[in-house]
Amino acid sequence: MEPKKRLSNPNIGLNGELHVPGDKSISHRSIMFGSVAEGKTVIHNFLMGEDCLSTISCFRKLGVEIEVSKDEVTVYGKGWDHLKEPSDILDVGNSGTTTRLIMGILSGRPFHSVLIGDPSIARRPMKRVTEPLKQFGTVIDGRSGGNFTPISIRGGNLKGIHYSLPVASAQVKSALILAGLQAEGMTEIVEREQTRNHTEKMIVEFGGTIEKHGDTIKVKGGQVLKGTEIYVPGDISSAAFFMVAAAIVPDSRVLLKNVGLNETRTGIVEVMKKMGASIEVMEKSNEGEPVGDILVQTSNLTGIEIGGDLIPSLIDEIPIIALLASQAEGKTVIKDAEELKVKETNRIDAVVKELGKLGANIQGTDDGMIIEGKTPLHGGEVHSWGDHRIGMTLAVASLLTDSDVYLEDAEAVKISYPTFFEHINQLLMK
Ligand SMILES: O=C(O)C1=C[C@@H](OP(=O)(O)O)[C@@H](O)[C@H](O)C1
Ligand SMILES: C=C(OP(=O)(O)O)C(=O)O
Repeated sequence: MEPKKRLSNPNIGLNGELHVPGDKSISHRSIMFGSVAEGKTVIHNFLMGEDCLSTISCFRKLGVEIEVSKDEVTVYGKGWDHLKEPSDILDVGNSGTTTRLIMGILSGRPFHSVLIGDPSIARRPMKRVTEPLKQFGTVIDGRSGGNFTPISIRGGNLKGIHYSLPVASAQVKSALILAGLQAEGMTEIVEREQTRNHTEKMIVEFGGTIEKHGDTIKVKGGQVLKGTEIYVPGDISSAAFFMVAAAIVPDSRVLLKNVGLNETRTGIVEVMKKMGASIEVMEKSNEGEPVGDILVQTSNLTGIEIGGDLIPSLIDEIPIIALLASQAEGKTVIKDAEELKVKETNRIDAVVKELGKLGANIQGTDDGMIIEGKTPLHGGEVHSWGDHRIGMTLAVASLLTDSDVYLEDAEAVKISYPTFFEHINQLLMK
């Protein structure tokens, strides 16, 4: 374990332009779809974070040739039937997306495979995927009746199902779509709350079809996908740390370039606007995944209420929104976000405890948190809990503290943003 990282407040604003790394959700999916498609897939701006590297490693073990170079990743897909039985366990590392989506793919493959991950993955609920996959006809099991890793799968002979999602989860939806693509007949998935739709968009990029009528998604089985070229937009979930930093650190003005603006992901923009932030979004292209630039400047903020169907569109941004709210006048209430308890850590507990150590006034609730602002922050010793988003939230908080912050397990940021600390320094030097 690295020593605690010392973060000193330089007492200057963040200024300049930044290209944040590629979108994590889209990077995972581009490897997965590239692996089951026929022909070559070239991926530009792929996120070289540890989670996406876990996805590459799993598909290599399934026999797929994947070349990684400085500028692009090339996947030599040969179709669903060319995935081969792995001779080793598949290690998903810290990645929930890898675990859940790969189960959808493996459920249709006529061989045996075993998934394991790190201690955080071992605590995350998997029954939400294994149960509906059993309904397709796959043989799948895991610890505690199929709820936790290690998970073993012997797939094949799927029949399409009709399934209503009990939780708003793009990972569950995507796993079922990936199974549905391999099943006999039609699969119908009802999603009452819209979640990120990158899987649906990517099927079309790979020459497949998928329909949505009202809240029902329909996928036809037996689809052959074709390799393609993918341009991964910047990750709005990574950009969020700099959007918030620019809004709360005095004398800041940051232009984030080529960020993904898929409307199922832009809840953070809506929240910042409602809080009164100086934020401008300039969309540049709207084909497939929309992309544009986001300009944020130091702002006077007011607390608001955040809940309902906005939550899935900003679920990963809640830790950094909590910090934002601590710098807003008045009360911010975050509700309907119980999913936070089953992310890499219990993110309600982690945010309340760690931001609390720096002086933020945050109280945990059953389904979110209540934050009272505006609070001056002070230095202290904090812990990322091994959770990348908690680590980055605490690092942004250190830009406002009156003395040094010592962050334990700062390395966790490499899961989704390996160049995070370099990027902070880059904006502080302008
Ligand atoms: O599908 C995806 O790529 C993701 C979906 C979300 O999880 P859930 O679907 O479990 O809410 C999100 O928290 C995660 O970071 C990535
Ligand atoms: C929850 C996250 O990722 P995953 O579920 O893929 O581990 C995240 O990136 O915040």
